[in-house]
Amino acid sequence: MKIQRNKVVIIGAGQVGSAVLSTLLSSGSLAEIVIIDKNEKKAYGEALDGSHSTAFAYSPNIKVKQGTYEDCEDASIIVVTAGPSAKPDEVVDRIALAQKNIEVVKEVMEQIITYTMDAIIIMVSNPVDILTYYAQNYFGYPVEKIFGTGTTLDTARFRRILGQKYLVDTKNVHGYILGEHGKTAFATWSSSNIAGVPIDDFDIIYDDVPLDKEAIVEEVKQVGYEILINKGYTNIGIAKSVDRIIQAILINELSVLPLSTTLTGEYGIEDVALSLPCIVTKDGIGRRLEVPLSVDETSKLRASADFLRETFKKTYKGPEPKKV
Ligand SMILES: NC(=O)C1=CN([C@@H]2O[C@H](COP(=O)(O)OP(=O)(O)OC[C@H]3O[C@@H](n4cnc5c(N)ncnc54)[C@H](O)[C@@H]3O)[C@@H](O)[C@H]2O)C=CC1
Ligand SMILES: CC(=O)C(=O)O
Repeated sequence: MKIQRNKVVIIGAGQVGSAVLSTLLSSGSLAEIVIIDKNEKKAYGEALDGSHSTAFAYSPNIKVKQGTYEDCEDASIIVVTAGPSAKPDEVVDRIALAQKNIEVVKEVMEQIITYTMDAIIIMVSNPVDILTYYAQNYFGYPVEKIFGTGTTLDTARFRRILGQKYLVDTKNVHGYILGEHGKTAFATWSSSNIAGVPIDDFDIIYDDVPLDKEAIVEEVKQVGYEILINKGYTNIGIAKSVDRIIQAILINELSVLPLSTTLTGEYGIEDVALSLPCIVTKDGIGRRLEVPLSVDETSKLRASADFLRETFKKTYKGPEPKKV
């Protein structure tokens, strides 16, 4: 069946799936959104609730429904948000979800490949780099068509924190958090800038004390847990991140976003998925950009890669990858 360029299937109708649905409903560029969950009642309720937004101004008349995996057959994009999140009373690293969510992704990917090898799959579930690596390498799916949201959310948080510090629009703050969406993530301080002015020069302009860079990166890493402790889950920021990625795909925007994908020799790293700035095209991930990194940043990227590779090896006990 022919892909419908503007049909999105969301798998997982929990807090994240629900927020992604809500955000996409007001984005204006989709014709159909389908939501699937092993809890069918929940998916049905979310779809029904979401469908009522179409009555209001600025909400396009999108078809919204609870669906089945058969809906993947003509989907252009599939967003995977299935599987548990960390809970506030057991605030643990995302990595602790690996074993359980590898099982979830196995079930989800086996269903998806029954119906399509064409849709672009955006992995959101955590630990997103581990699950992206698994989905990209173990199911024979075209690798460029699967990627994880990676550090898109962390980068948004980083830019926001810096924008707040200097009282400038977040959109004028440029820089990335790269590597793992997790504890080993790092900032690309050496190339970060505000409106083209290197970050360190911005301190001089503001006649300010130099930035406590370590504290800022620590805040970026901890803020997800702070949200979790306070509201029980995180969903708004990630939903906006997914929406941003989907818009970039739909209009072949060639935007550069820090997405998680399996490296094939960039910076001498391979066989592990983590975030690098990637050009997003209508077909998925285009070029991975080997942006200049300082010696310290390169060693942090390698540490992130080693950690993720080891974690996957320790966690995954199934059969070998399916080669395409
Ligand atoms: N990558 C990122 O930056 C972020 C990732 N996340 C991750 O997103 C995932 C979802 O988080 P929440 O929505 O808060 O969790 P949630 O617990 O609210 O929802 C998970 C949903 O997945 C469904 N589900 C479980 N197994 C399934 C299966 N095999 N097939 C279909 N549906 C299944 C459940 O019924 C539930 O409705 C978590 O892994 C969380 O850590 C959350 C925020 C940011
Ligand atoms: C839950 C999660 O991964 C985040 O909000 O960063």
